[in-house]
Amino acid sequence: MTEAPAHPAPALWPAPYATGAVEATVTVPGSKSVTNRALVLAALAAEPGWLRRPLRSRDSLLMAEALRSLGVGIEEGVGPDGEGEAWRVIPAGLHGPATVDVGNAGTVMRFLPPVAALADGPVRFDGDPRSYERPLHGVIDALRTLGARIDDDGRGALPLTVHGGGALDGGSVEIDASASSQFVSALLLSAPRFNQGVEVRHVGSRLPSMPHIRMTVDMLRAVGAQVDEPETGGEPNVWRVTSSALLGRDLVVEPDLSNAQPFLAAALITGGRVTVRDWPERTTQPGDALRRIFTEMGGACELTDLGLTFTGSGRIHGIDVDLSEVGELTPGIAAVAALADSPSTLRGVAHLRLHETDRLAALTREINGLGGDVTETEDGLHIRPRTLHGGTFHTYDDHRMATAGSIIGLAVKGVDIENVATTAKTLPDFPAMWAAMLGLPDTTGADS
Ligand SMILES: O=C(O)C1=C[C@@H](OP(=O)(O)O)[C@@H](O)[C@H](O)C1
Ligand SMILES: C=C(OP(=O)(O)O)C(=O)O
Repeated sequence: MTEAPAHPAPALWPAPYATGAVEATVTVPGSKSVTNRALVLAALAAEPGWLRRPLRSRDSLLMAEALRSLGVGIEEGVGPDGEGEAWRVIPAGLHGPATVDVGNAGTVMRFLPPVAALADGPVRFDGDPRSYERPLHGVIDALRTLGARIDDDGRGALPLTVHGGGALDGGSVEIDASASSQFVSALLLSAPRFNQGVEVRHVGSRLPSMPHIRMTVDMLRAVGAQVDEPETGGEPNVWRVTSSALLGRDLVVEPDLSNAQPFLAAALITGGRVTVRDWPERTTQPGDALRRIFTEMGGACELTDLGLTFTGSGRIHGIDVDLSEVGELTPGIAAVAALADSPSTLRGVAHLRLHETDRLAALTREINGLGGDVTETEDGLHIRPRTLHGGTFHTYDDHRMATAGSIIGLAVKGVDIENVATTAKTLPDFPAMWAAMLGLPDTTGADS
């Protein structure tokens, strides 16, 4: 983990303290994971398509910009029925030379090298310093096996150049995706455009974030791809995608349920009531697991035509839970667990050490910095609640650290979030939304 930054301190954002039970209804912007898959699939389709209510955040704008640099048209517009903001995606021949800035977006750094292999010409990939440390070997090695030429520095990570040949053979490949489910998703998303499609066999000991692989499979099928996979009768750990043309669709992006987490947490820890509008009845998003997890931690939820209403009971219980399927929920759950009436054990998330930051180290350090008692285990965290005090909560350029610190700040006076602007990765309006939830003016930038 990088040390708490020594360079000039970015603005400190005083996390609002809740003086009473939070009562609010919130509209959460579109899902990062759905938006970035939809952009890739629409770019590879045989006809134009629409994305309605796309997420506009750093990760999705980087994805859109990268696809544009390869020749894809992505235009602002209103949806075909005249309702709501939308992106119109107009597929085109994919061309290099191009340069892709992945920022620190796992979806961009993993989903786009297979797309670049289909372009004619070199595509250079670069990004934030942290992107050099995040695992990419599963994608690089697999693409080489499938016929791509890639120049990298031998570490199995960024920066690299994919020398697209205008087409890719495809075929069978074995990968170890225990470091990231995104390796599997990346290969499947572009596979309909490979000459022979793909057969991906995962050979590692564990596979995190299965709902995100389900999301990939569902979205591929929705644009006409033929996919065989373990959960509908296929061989365990094997996915097959047939070579075929993809349809351009009109897709409405669901709200980001992982970004709904801090708002639901606000109801849980203040004994209040928060409704998240347009919560989907059925979804592959891992954030849907919050209904079960937060209910177990103290509270109740109800899904209505308006959305999901979560009501806190005024008590917060610790939890012993395997989060391997829903790893991106860990920071928010850890924050709630630090405020609970009994200890918690969060398991199955060793791979979080390679996320935006080493999330297990960062959560331990920052919660303990406020007086908490958190220890790292081999694959997670033990959290023993203590009375916490104010202080600076560092974010390590991790959007979910910023929202986790904000959750704690609701219950603990004097918590300052360092670089709350890092929430722009997936939720640019977070500080204003948080203030609005509490009925406060937006104080972002007050000391910036
Ligand atoms: O495919 C996706 O959209 C994602 C998959 C998961 O990645 P890992 O499997 O690397 O954890 C998740 O944590 C990330 O936020 C989004
Ligand atoms: C792990 C995450 O992001 P990424 O898509 O960059 O992997 C996340 O959003 O929690």
